[in-house]
Amino acid sequence: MATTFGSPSGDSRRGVASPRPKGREAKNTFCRNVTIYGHCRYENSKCRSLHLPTALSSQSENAKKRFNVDSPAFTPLQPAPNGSVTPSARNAAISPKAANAAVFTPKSQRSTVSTPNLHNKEPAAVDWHGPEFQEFVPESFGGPMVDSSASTTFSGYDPYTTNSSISAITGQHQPAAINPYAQDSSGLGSGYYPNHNAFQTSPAYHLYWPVGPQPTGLLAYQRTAHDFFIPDVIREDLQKKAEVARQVLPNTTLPVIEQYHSLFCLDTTPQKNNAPFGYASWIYKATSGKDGKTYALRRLENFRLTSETAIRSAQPWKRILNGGVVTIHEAFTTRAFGDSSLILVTDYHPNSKSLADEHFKPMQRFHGRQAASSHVPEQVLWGYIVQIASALKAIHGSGLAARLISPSKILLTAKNRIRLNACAVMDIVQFENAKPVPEAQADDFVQLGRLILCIANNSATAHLQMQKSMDYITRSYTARLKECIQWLLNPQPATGTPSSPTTPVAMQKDIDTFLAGIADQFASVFDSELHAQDTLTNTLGRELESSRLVRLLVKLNMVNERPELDASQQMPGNNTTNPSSVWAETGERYYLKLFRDYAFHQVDANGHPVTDLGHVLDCLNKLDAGLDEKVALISRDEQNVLIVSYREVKRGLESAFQDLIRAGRGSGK
Ligand SMILES: Nc1ncnc2c1ncn2[C@@H]1O[C@H](COP(=O)(O)OP(=O)(O)OP(=O)(O)O)[C@@H](O)[C@H]1O
Repeated sequence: MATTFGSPSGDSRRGVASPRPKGREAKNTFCRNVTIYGHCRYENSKCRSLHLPTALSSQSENAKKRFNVDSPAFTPLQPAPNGSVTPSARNAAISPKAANAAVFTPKSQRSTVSTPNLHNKEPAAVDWHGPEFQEFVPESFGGPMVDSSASTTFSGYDPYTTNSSISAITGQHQPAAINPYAQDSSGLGSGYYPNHNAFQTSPAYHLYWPVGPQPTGLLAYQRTAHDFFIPDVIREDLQKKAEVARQVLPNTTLPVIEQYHSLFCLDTTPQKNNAPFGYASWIYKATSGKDGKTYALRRLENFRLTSETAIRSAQPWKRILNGGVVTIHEAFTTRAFGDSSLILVTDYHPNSKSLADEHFKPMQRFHGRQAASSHVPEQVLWGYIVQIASALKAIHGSGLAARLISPSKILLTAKNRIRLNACAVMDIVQFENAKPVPEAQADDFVQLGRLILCIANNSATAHLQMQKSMDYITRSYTARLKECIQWLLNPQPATGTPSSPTTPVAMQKDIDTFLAGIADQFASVFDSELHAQDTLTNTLGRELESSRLVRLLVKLNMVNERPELDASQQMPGNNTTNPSSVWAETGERYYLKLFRDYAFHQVDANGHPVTDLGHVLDCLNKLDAGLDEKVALISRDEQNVLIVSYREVKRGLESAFQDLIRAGRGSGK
């Protein structure tokens, strides 16, 4: 019986883990040299599952034996002429099932392959990987030593479909399915990656898109792969925003303006249009050299500043910090474009579009979205009214007026989330002949009424046919909405009492009266916002789990395979007399490497990579929790099995990481 780590010292072979389902290590153990690693080293108890006495009584003895260069060399079994192998006495001592080992037939035509890639084959308790037999293909997986359920679980995986993820996590058998992530262009997966060899310039938004219906009737502890990630819609939206925000134009001729560089034009059409400011206007995304943030720069071409005080009228707008207003940062003039331009710097909201684009250009939908039906739900309209009312409260409350509430100057920055986008511009360009503030504020209500009327009618010119448009409102929406629109469109302050208790008609036509009139709508919009916030908080919680696993991954990858820390380097603060034994291939941290293989580098019975997300998450979560559950780690040459608990791996990982930090400090980094 061999209890030592049988691999010769200095062996540079890569470790490979056998991805056997838990609980079946003992039954399927096929390697001669077994170290009951966790038990021997830390608990000094016996491994019940293998029925092997743990011969190593002390830690030092254990270490000595495991790394003993004099460990007995392997003697490959000699196949009988009929292809069967006769287990040696030593093998028999390890497992009585060895004699019944499944028969393996060498693939003679591939005998030049040096390392067989058969980690995931259901192992037989025979030593079948001697030098004479470079690679074997089992004739059958249904032999006496093979757990047939295991072979079905690990072959033909579709690791990213929900079913297989569940099977990996729960250990339940699931039928084989298509693996859309397989890199094999000849397989069915090629349909998902038609150009998988080509360089991919944009993220694959569909990476975790659910395939098929979601399974029902899951038990409380069962999870699908999608339970571990943020919803696809949010992920796709955020990825698009990040992608758009990073966009730059190579060889751009656009100038650098003050601290703003990397200008990128956001206008959807190159046509010059003097409406609504009286100047052709352009909008650019730009990066500030001062704070590295991205801003939107609105430029009014050929603007001539007649008075210094005109541009100062943008100052009070900087203090309007409202969720319904695109925040203004600064205003200045520049000649960088070759003319005299007015520049207004505002917040940049990536991947947003105007309400005009959303409601009046139905063919220009964002990629992947269904064409919206022409009828705009009343709840959406109330959402717009409430958000703009809230913005007007902040604006009017500061003694200002929005002055421009039009579909092309309202940004849709998320689903049903809008912001007034051209504030302060009119204050500057109409400085000399601007309407008095009260009049401009009253006009804000009229513009809001017109906006809602046009959107409800799905027409940018609906206000030009008032009667027809109001008739449509009467037919398609509630009387409440109609009354609200009428109140807004009425230019004169109404007199008398409200026509109904809910009608926002009052003596004075100001923002407070309006807010009071639509208070119930505020309550319902506020409630749906709270629900949305709760959902986002839950999503954030899920991402928290992801970041936990990322940190674990970072540690694992930092300590694994550090040849520069091998042999020669004595790490500061490390008492180890022989540092090479710690970091070397056969060192104490060898099992960390094998664990990495076990978690990430699984292969199936045919040596094909198994990309089972459920298994990876399972391993990482158990490692993070430091479970006592045992895992059989098998070297890539399949000559060594280490049975360790997740707790041992976690402890080893932590201590290796601390050593690494000490080594880093020692080198003055
Ligand atoms: N602050 C901003 N952040 C991000 N994108 C913006 C911002 N402002 C505008 N955009 C984008 O630029 C586009 C053009 O905006 P702009 O205000 O010039 O409207 P427009 O549709 O071109 O109207 P007009 O016909 O008046 O020129 C918007 O549709 C939007 O996609």
